[in-house]
Amino acid sequence: MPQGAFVAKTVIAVDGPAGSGKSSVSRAAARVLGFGYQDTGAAYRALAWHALQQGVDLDDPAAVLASWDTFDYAIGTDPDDYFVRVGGTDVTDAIRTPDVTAAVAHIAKLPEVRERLVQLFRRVMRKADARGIITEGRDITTVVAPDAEVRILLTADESVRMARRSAEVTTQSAAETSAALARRDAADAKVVDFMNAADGVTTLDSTDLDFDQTVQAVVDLARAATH
Ligand SMILES: Nc1ncnc2c1ncn2[C@@H]1O[C@H](COP(=O)(O)OP(=O)(O)OP(=O)(O)O)[C@@H](O)[C@H]1O
Ligand SMILES: Nc1ccn([C@@H]2O[C@H](COP(=O)(O)O)[C@@H](O)[C@H]2O)c(=O)n1
Repeated sequence: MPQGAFVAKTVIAVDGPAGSGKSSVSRAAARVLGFGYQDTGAAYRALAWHALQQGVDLDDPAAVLASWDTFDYAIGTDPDDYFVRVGGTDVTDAIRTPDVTAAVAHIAKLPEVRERLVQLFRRVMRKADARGIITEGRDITTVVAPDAEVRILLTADESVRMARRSAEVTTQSAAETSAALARRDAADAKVVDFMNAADGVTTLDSTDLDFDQTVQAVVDLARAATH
């Protein structure tokens, strides 16, 4: 192949509500496929973390937008080397705390923030080394990558998602974790529709699937579209 020849990258877009398995399933499927993996929620979380660190009033859109100027964000797209950094600080774990999780909706509802992050996500997709990339979030199938070869809405019954999330959170009661999940979905749903599959998007309901079966279903959809 001539040096510098352009090779189209396969893009798999995955959306879904909180706790539906987007990140864990997408990352595992990327490993199987030899693809990169992009967690877009990490960027919203990282910007919320950054704004909180700077003492920004999250109810002040102008102040949140101003914090973008010092938002030096980096994410690992190798599913075996996942990291999230802001200004060189590793925030991979810090962005998962309940405080950041509760703050992120204030950031995600701002159209100017979303426009900038959409551009950032597309840059990350273009630059990733692998021959394909799975990008997951809330608006990937509809806004970030509507032309993706494979578009999936990954979902599961709310009670199942609450139980799965509660099993991994140790700093809150199951009731608090479940209430936070429902609150976040309600806030996010005002901004983008991730509960109903857009035209051409395949719904994958994992309510009655275990983790490995769900990963396999994503891999099967990817292979069917690319072979
Ligand atoms: N099919 C499944 N069966 C059992 N557990 C699952 C399944 N899919 C995902 N999980 C588990 O559910 C939990 C939530 O998954 P994950 O964090 O990937 O969801 P998410 O959609 O990325 O959530 P969020 O949007 O809140 O970040 C994890 O503990 C994950 O291992
Ligand atoms: N494409 C996306 C991805 C995320 N968000 C917002 O970020 C929050 C955190 O996302 P997780 O996937 O890590 O849970 C999420 O609750 C949304 O507010 C988004 O708007 N669009």
